[in-house]
Amino acid sequence: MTGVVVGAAIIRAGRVLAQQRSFPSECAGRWEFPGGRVEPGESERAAVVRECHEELGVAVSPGRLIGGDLPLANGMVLRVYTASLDDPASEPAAVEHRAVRWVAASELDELPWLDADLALLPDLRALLS
Ligand SMILES: Nc1nc2c([nH]c(=O)n2[C@H]2C[C@H](O)[C@@H](COP(=O)(O)OP(=O)(O)OP(=O)(O)O)O2)c(=O)[nH]1
Repeated sequence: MTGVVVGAAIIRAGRVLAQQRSFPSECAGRWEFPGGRVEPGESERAAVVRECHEELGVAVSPGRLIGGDLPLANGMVLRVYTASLDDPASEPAAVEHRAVRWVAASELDELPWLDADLALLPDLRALLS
């Protein structure tokens, strides 16, 4: 499978938003960044905005790419962008996921992330500190 999956590292007040997957069974309970596949003809940043609206019900503005290209087991590439809430008072909701959580730098290592996301943690820790 080829293509790009984008993720959004939404940062607010020194914490990043993580969400807990509820499916498929081998991913259930693991944590990831909101996001999904980039659709044909869609820019990566537009996909970040669309996925955050669909999955969390919030409007975000994407920032810069962190961590580079992360290979996924299915042959796709994961690219994670920083993002900020357009309205800092809006609260992301777990529309499709089991839970969402704001994570501080010191808590990053506590979560069972999806494998590909582990490579992002050093960059994220630096961003949040
Ligand atoms: N969204 C997201 N997907 C990730 C992350 N890390 C990681 O390995 N993935 C993988 C899991 C999936 O194989 C793939 C994207 O899955 P998805 O379920 O979020 O994407 P999607 O909504 O567009 O998928 P689909 O329903 O169209 O099949 O990327 C991450 O941090 N965020």
